[in-house]
Amino acid sequence: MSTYAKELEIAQLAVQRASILTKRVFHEKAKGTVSKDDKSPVTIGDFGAQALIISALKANFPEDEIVAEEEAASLRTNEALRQTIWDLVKTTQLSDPSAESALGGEIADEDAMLTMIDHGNSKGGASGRIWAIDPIDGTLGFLRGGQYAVCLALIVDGQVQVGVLGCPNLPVDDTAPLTGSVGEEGGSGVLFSAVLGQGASSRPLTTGGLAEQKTIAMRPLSDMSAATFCESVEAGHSAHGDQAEIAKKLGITNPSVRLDSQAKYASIARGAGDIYLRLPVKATYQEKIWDHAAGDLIVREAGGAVTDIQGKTLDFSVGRTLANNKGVIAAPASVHSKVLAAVQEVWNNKK
Ligand SMILES: Nc1ncnc2c1ncn2[C@@H]1O[C@H](COP(=O)(O)OS(=O)(=O)O)[C@@H](OP(=O)(O)O)[C@H]1O
Ligand SMILES: [Mg+2]
Ligand SMILES: [Mg+2]
Ligand SMILES: [Mg+2]
Repeated sequence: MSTYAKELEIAQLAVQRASILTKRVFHEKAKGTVSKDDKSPVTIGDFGAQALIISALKANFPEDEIVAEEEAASLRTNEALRQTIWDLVKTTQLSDPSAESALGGEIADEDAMLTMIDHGNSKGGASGRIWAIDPIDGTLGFLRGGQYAVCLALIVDGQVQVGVLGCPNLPVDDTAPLTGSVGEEGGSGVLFSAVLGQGASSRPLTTGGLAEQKTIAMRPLSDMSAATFCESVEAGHSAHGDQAEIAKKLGITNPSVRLDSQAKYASIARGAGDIYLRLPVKATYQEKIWDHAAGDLIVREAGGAVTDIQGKTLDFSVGRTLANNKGVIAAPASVHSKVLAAVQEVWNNKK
């Protein structure tokens, strides 16, 4: 058995099951959106997906630590919201019984569900096995009917070893035109994964067991002017103006593709786009590890290089945030230094 085979299998099934829950929320239910302290939204889909993923991890790897985005405090005082989430969680299963049983069976009751959600409160750090979970990345995209991702990564002694991204609104076809919107061609979703040193792969998301996988790779980029770059939809999350300036410097003529979430990492990893730029808007913002861990590994294993705007690799060993990094540049390894040079020119001119 190859290294981390069990972790990869469980992580993919857990993300697949959580993705089903998020789709149900989108199609069947009011989203139950509440505002967090930082004014960002969280929905019943975020809470439910986090509970299901943590329950699968606790059943299989009880000793591991977990860093997850959401916490249950607001659910302890909001009975209606808690019950809606519980109704969803207890009725979301994989249709393949052996896949479902690999995830350890059902959560016992509402209280156990809250406890599961709060198991995601680890401080993170440089030693041991730590899972990073973003139950819905791109919650704004999810609410809009755009792209979002269910994200799970295993970090061991500060290094990302396993990364899985469920992108329920991406087309299965790698060559479909890359857009931020989910049009009629918008597919039934893709599950991406990577293990350090073992390459990256994708498979269609299903409602049961894992579908057949294929290897993915970044697109060879011989001519920078033909590159497509991705960026956040939200102008508050990354600096669109600076990014446009960088693209221009690089001779990129295609307009940027704006899509929410780590679907950006996944899209460039499978050659549907080429470069992902995330330049800071606020100097004080610290990126969260769950927003990057899985995507960073998937891109690197597909032939890419990922650094921050100073050229440092992303450091997942310093807690819940990437406190040692500012911004993100993800590009094919062969052109990364060229992209970094353009970023630094624009960035240094601003000072
Ligand atoms: N100020 C600021 N700067 C940078 N990043 C921020 C900021 N505020 C929030 N966030 C995080 O952005 C996550 C959404 O990812 P994206 O920026 O790729 O999505 S989007 O295109 O803007 O919707 C989003 O993840 P989710 O909360 O999981 O949706 C946030 O963790
Ligand atoms: Mg959020
Ligand atoms: Mg996120
Ligand atoms: Mg999130």
